[in-house]
Amino acid sequence: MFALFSKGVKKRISNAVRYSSTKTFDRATMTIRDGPVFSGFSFGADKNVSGEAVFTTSLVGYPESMTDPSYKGQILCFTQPLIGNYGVPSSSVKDKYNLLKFFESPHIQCIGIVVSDVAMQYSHWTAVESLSQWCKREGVAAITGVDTRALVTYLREQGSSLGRISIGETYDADEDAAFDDPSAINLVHKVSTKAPFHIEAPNAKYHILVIDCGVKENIMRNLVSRGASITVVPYNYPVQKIAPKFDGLFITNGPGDPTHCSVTIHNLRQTMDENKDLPIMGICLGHQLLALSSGAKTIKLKYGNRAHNIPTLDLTTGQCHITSQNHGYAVDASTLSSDFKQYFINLNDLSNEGMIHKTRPIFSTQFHPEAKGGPHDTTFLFDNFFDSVANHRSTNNHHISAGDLLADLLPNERVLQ
Ligand SMILES: NC(=O)CC[C@H](N)C(=O)O
Repeated sequence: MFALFSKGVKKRISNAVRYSSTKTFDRATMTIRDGPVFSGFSFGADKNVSGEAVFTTSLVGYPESMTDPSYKGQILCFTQPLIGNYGVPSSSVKDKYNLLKFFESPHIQCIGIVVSDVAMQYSHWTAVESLSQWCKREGVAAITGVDTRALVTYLREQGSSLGRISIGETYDADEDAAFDDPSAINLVHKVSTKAPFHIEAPNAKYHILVIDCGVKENIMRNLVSRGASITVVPYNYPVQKIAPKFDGLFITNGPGDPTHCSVTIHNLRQTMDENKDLPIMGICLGHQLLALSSGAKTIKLKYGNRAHNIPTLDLTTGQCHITSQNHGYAVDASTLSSDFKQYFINLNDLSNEGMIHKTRPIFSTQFHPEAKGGPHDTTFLFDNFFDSVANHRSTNNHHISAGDLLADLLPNERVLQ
């Protein structure tokens, strides 16, 4: 083990202390297993945490990133040097669809954050508290004063690593053994809804079944705002039994290694086998699960893609789109089933970014067309999905209206009034 003390730490921390009139910071360390120890100061919960250390190069959107359930179990390092200057909005504000207006889920999902310089003074019309207050209230560890350039250089060179944030004066080497590996467990089980729920769209024309592996609010908003009521079911719900009653099937983003979701993969395989005309769209983990259920394989990337500005090539049009991403795994394009072709590729590392069925209305993307945060270049993909949904609706005789749903499917109804 060796310690890295950034020359800039003292100066940055004294700035932060000046902003904060009443508080001083406790010392803290960010340790990479079998790697460096970064020294800094705690501005979050007084709690030691460990998990996979990942980084995002996004410039804005820390509330959205931190509430994205795909970050469950991870320590998130921001490369943007100043974080927190626009504060944190309220988690109770809802939009007209009764979805959270500012967050992607009600709570912080990552277990810790690492920043170069935290802003204790914030200003924004939506802000109700500081980043520090939010982390403390939610029990999330946070460390500032870290040389995030050195940390990210290490993660890029060594690849994905386990990390630990320890609060206190000194780093205890005995804690070396205590590194939790989130990829060892089924994280989707932790974030997926426990019971089905329903959101009724105003003047709904369609009814979409959503498999929730850790759904972001803006995915649901993109479906409901296009005139679809949605019934959202747990990741292990036997969707093959009810899929024919819907106009389309959607599989969401989610945390961890996709191969842990063997039950979802099995259910999807059966659903695809039995419903040849059903439109299906998947995003991120949803893409990986769809690929696995059709016979492809996934791989773990060296350090993943987490950013809001990743260039992605649409192989069907030759157009480049700037995309929002957050993933550590990818579909191995060489293993795609012969029924599918690559849809998009990543122009930075050439990894697979999507697949499309050659004859059926099925496609999925590794990137996030719903963004939040990120650019809206690829929201047209939701429109494409809805073109297939409209087409299927006009020929599907089994369609069930939202009002006719069996009561026992919906113990947790979350209906828009
Ligand atoms: N955002 C996501 O859905 C992430 C998918 C998966 N957990 C990965 O890291 O690759």
